[in-house]
Amino acid sequence: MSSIGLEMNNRIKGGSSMIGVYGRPYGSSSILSFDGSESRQSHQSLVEWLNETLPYLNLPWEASEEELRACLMDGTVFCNLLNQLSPGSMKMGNTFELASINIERFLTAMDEMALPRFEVSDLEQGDMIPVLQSLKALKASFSDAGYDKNTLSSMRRWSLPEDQSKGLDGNFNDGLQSKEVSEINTSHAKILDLLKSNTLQNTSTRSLFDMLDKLFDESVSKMNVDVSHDFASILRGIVQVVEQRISNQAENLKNQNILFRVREEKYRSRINVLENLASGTTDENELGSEEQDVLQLKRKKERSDAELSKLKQELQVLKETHEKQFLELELYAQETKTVLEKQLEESELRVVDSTNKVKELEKLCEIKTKIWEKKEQTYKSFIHNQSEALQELKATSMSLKHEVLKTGENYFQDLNYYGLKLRGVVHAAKNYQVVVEENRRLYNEVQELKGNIRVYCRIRPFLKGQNKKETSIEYTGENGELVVANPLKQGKDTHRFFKFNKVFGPSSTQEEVFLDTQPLIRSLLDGYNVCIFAYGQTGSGKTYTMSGPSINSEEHWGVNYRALNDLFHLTQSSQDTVMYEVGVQMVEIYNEQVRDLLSDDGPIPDASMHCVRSTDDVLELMNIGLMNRAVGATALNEKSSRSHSVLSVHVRGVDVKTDSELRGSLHLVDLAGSERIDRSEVTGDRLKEAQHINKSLSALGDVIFALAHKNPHVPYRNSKLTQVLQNSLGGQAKTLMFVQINPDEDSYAETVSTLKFAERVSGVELGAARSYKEGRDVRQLMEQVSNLKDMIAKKDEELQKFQNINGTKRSGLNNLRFESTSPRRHSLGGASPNSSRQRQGSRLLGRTTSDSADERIQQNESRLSPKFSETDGSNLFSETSSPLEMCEQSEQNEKANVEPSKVLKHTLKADQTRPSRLSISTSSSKALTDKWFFNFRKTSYQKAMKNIIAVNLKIQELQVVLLTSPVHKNIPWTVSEARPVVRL
Ligand SMILES: Nc1ncnc2c1ncn2[C@@H]1O[C@H](COP(=O)(O)OP(=O)(O)OP(=O)(O)O)[C@@H](O)[C@H]1O
Repeated sequence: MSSIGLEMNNRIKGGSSMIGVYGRPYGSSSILSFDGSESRQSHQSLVEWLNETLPYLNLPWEASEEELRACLMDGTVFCNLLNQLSPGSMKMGNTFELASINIERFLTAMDEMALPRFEVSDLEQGDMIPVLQSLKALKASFSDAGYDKNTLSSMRRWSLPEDQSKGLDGNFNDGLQSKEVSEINTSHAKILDLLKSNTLQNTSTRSLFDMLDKLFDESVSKMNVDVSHDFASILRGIVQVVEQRISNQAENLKNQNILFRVREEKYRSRINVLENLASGTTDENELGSEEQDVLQLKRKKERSDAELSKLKQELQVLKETHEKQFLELELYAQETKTVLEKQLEESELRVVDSTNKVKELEKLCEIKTKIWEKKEQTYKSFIHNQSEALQELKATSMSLKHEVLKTGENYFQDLNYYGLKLRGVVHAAKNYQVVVEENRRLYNEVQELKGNIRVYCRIRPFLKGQNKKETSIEYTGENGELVVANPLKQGKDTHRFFKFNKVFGPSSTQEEVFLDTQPLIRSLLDGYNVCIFAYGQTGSGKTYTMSGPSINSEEHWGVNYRALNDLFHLTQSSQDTVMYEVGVQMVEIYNEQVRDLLSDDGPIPDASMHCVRSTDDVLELMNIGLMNRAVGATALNEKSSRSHSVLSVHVRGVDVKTDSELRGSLHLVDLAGSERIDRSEVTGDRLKEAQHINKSLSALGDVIFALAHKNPHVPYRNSKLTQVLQNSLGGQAKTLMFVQINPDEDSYAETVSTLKFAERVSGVELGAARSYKEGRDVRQLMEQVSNLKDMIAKKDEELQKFQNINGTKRSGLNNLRFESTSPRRHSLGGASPNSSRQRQGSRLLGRTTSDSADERIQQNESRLSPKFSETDGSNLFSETSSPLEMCEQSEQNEKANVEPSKVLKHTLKADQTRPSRLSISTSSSKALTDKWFFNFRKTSYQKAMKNIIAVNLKIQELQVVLLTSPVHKNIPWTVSEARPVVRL
């Protein structure tokens, strides 16, 4: 039992002397509180009014405050009172409704009627004065007709506000607005505030439980530590409130019980009093006089009895009602207690749960806190390290900044320095190209000094109408590399690599080819001998390269025309300084016979020389030459030329100022096809042609082989071709070979053998080329030598004649005459064979029987005194006189029967098998004069011998002079080789 309950018991036991809750005497408090009779009257009238309005209350007139409190405590009296005053104005709940709900309803009604109200707490434990005043005000308002009952009843029934009515339906009245509940749901803090402000005391138990439920739900869903703490506090507060309420109700019930018992006793004592009175009244009637009174008393008694029985009945009803209510309340209290206990248990379990969870959460929190602390430590140390690193970085950055500044300064200085240097480099770069050119020139010079035969390879394109487009050419490089592949073989040995000075692909033009050849040709004007020949199988493009497919189209001109054209341009542009004369010879070697293509003679020992002054002259000559060229048809090439053709260009230049002279010759050779005989499928004459061609080409190979190995003996004389080219191959000439290639895969074998030959040629070193330049002094000396040689020859002749006269004694002199056996073919300008023969002043070949030494001599002689014929009769390269003068002089001599000794031999020794074209006539001498003649000759001979010795001495002196002269490098060979001519 709570302390309040104990106190109540004590008060009841103490009767009217009970002490109030706040120390006031319980019973007398009403008396004290009512001042004077007026207040007592009003108190009594209030009690009377209550009794009248609600007769079942049956309150004693002088009912104390506590009695009234006990009567009014459950609130039903208030509601019944209002219902009685204004029937149906109050909704009545069932008996088990809480007193507070009824009281609240009443108070609400009071508020609406603007009557003074009291607090529930006043009724429960506090001062009763506000309660009594409220009742008095109500009484006054109704008794004074302050309120119209109907009006009042027509007003809304006094019920609690809407949301509280809901609570009423559920037998509970919420002390808080639902809005507040929702707020509570969302804010624990607010609930705590409510707890603190005791607002929860006025909240219904159901609402409290609802709140609890929601809080549980929330706490379960959130599981927040802070929420759990709040939740626990709220739970505790609510449990306390509920406990307190239960105990209050229990106390109230007990108090009501006590009140009921007290009332019962009171009624009993009244009944006893009345019974006593009734018995007293009977005695008095027996006494006689007072019968009337007795009767009255009896009536009174009867009335009293009736009243008593009625009271008893009422009492009984009340008692039963109270007992019933008590039982119901007890039952309700029991049930509520059970429910509350259950809820309490659940709540406790939840609290335990929550506590556990809170503990878990706390643990978790601790762990997390530790982890966070650890992390914090880590971060702190990290930040510390970072800040240290930052400091270091700052320091490094500063030093770097300094370094950068320093480097910048250095860089600037370097930049200036390099700028200065760069100027030099720029200057050098400007000169770089010049240097590169110079290098190239020097390289070429080295090559020239070495005297290598240059080899240019040219690949013919596939011709129109050629079906097979499979090529054996695998690769051509910029620097003269060439790879050919055997189409019939597979594997690594199928490819062959070659390297030449230059490779011209199938798409190369005539002009491109000539551009690389031009410098070589131009060196002709510097006094060099140059030889260019084209080698390759039939149909590989030799003629195309050398002559071109057509003379008419300048674009297709071959090397021949372009070379001569170029020479004319050059000679014309330099005619102010050097006077050039150009002579052309054109021969073919067919079946080992040399034919002059520009003369109508057949095979001849000497080719005619033709002076040319323009490209037109050249074209005209070449046309004739080409027409005269022997052309035969073979299975390989319908128009294949079966001869070697040689175009020789001789240049003589005389310096206008110094009078020095230079000479050069250019041989442009278009060889016959190099294919093997078996492939040519020829017989008879054609076979003979092929054999000759092959023989001459193999002789060419032998010469090259001998030159490559620097053999002492070079077999030039094995073929006419090698004899023709002797000057160009073995001498001090610049030589270039065009290797012509047919790309057709069927020609692979020929291609490889051609390339192999070319490879051998490219390895041949001929020695440094030498130019033929003569100063005026040298020329004069040379002329002197020539005159001396003539003189010696004259003496020799005279001596010979003299000896012959002595030996044969009047035997006749042999007549020597060169005769031409060649059939006439195409002729030049309608010149007669005779005149042609007469003009023939020089011999290119015709040394078939001479030995090697003689050959050298003749060759040197030929160099020293070339004798060319002329077509137009103009002056050409005669040392003593022009060929025309020579021929004319010879004819005159013949006509005038000039002494044979006076006839100059202008031609070199002719082939002895051939008849001489020059005849020498003799005259018979008389015997008488023979002796004189002999003596004269003897004397002359002795004189001549002396002269010869003197000449020889003179020659030796000249040689010394020449050798010590600055131009000796250009001429020693000529002079020294000329020595053997003088035969002692
Ligand atoms: N570079 C080229 N471009 C175009 N056509 C070419 C070329 N070379 C050669 N030809 C053509 O190939 C054919 C054979 O050429 P060419 O007569 O010059 O060969 P070849 O070697 O002189 O033969 P042969 O040994 O019989 O004299 C000709 O029709 C020629 O026009």
